[in-house]
Amino acid sequence: MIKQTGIVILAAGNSSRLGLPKQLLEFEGETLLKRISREALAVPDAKVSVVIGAYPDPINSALKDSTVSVVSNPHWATGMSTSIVVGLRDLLKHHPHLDRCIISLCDQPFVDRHVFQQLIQLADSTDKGIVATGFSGIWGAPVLFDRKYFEHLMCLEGQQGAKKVAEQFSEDRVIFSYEDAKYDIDTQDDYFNLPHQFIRVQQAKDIIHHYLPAPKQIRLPLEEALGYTLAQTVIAKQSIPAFPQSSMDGYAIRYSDKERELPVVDKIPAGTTVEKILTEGQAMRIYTGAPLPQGADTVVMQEKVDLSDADTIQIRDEALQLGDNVRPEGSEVRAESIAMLTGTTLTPAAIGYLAGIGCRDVLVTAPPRIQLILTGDELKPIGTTLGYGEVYESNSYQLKAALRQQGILHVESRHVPDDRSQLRATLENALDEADIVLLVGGVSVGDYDYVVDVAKTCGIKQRFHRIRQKPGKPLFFGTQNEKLVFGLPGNPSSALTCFYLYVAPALERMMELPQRIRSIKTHTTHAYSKKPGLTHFLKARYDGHAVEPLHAQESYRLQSYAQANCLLILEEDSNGCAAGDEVYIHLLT
Ligand SMILES: Nc1nc2c(c(=O)[nH]1)N[C@H]1C(S)=C(S)[C@@H](COP(=O)(O)OP(=O)(O)OC[C@H]3O[C@@H](n4cnc5c(N)ncnc54)[C@H](O)[C@@H]3O)O[C@H]1N2
Ligand code: MOO
Repeated sequence: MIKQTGIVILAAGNSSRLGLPKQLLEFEGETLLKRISREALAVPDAKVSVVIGAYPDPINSALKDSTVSVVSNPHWATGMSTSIVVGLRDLLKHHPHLDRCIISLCDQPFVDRHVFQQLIQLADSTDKGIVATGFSGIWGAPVLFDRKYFEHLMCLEGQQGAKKVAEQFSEDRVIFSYEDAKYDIDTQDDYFNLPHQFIRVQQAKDIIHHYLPAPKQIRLPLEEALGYTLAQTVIAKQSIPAFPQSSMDGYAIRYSDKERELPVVDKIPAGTTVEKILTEGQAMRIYTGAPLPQGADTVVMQEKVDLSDADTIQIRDEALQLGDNVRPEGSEVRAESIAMLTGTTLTPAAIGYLAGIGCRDVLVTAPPRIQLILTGDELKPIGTTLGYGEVYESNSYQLKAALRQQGILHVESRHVPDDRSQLRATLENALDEADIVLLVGGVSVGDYDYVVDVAKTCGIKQRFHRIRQKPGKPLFFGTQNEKLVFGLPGNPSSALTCFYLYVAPALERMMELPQRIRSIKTHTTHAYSKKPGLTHFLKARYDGHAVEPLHAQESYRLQSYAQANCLLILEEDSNGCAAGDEVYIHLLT
């Protein structure tokens, strides 16, 4: 006779260490709770009860389309035992002849229907009354209990869990070994540490953000600092101008002498090193940038004077004010004061200003060192003649150009054929030398797509692989300590779009740069239809009023990308857009 199995899913806790309901965390496109409920229901003939407690409203609504029995435990805060009792009682109320019951949590994303089935099979084949799940020498949930232990489970109290009963009857216990049960989520780190698969666009962005290393600093000569972010506050060593300075070609005078005829007693060119003294009733010829003589307080432009043969001047400047045409000492910046704040983007003007105050080099946020690894037997360098089945290696050109736009000028790139050992050697070497490795091609599912496997054998931890998007679905992201590894899909449009969406923002954060790609709302000129399931990023052209999706959206084509100035976003759940619809775009220029 087929035994009847119940599954109690414990989802009543308040996730105190996480700070938000873990039941509602998303994993691979759905909440953990919905996922485990769906998996439990997929076990043939299983009866499923979900025990909820904290956050009842959002959790109830997350389960609204599910056929599980949802039961509330008002005493959830007293401890897990109360939820086990509530869940088991609920199952027995509806199915009094239940033969066994699996107690499961909702925060083990790799526990699925197969795990439940394995527990059931092991119970049947061993005739043991308790089957727990084990990994790395420890064991825990989910745990299957034969009916004879229901009474013991019903007697649990306070913080006691089902493990207490499983420990007590160890002679009747067997372990189903399943390494991936070790992934459970108590903290944010646990969540981001999961090797995610096929996730939403925003989740991919969040995961990358989580793993970004803190910005580093580097001292650069001013000539090389363009575009970087200042990582120090610059204090002026001296006042600029360092002396009162004429801003015009003309005559230095005392303002109180402006009505008098004044003899021109000396000449002060810019660059003079001799300090001159002007006494009352005198003028001195002076040039733009020259130091004002001591005693002078005003410069009158040469166009505003009558010069006599005897080298005297008469001023014809009704509007002349005290101090006119004089740049006071320290008027640009005073010695010991702040000349520029940390965080300033070094534009040409900023660099000119810093040079003007005598700054030779600056501490800036360091650009990460990047290596590009292009994979594929079919790739040939431009400049050669293509043989049958060959294509020009073009991704390195567009990616280096895009990196240059982000202020990364020096990028090493290497081409490796589709060969595991060569790829491994190249990747290991790149990880030694670079902060970010961009692998291109070979991230999909073909027999020669080694990138993801090889990355893992190099000790790179997968953070995600595959995103619900088009193009760029197979994007891989992993980390090794502080190093970031992106596996960009080989199709040229996909590689570039993934760069814009994920790599560029990561670089901007690491370099503390403002975001270059802006998002705005506009209207589309044409309809575009799609199936729900993937976010689409269309090559498009925005004219300041509306956006037009372009032809040639296929990811192997760049022809229309070359005309595009934005990506039009069609959300995951949408069926596309109609002409005139409001849409969001990412402006690329
Ligand atoms: N059975 C499936 N096949 C594919 C899937 C899938 O889900 N199931 N996904 C498709 C998608 S989407 C993409 S995108 C590509 C990504 O493939 P890979 O990253 O493995 O890239 P490759 O196969 O190596 O190359 C794809 C394409 O791009 C050309 N390529 C590669 N590198 C360069 C380069 N440096 N310069 C110019 N062109 C390059 C390559 O010759 C191929 O034509 O997988 C789909 N397949
Ligand atoms: O994601 Mo692939 O990039 O659609 O061709």
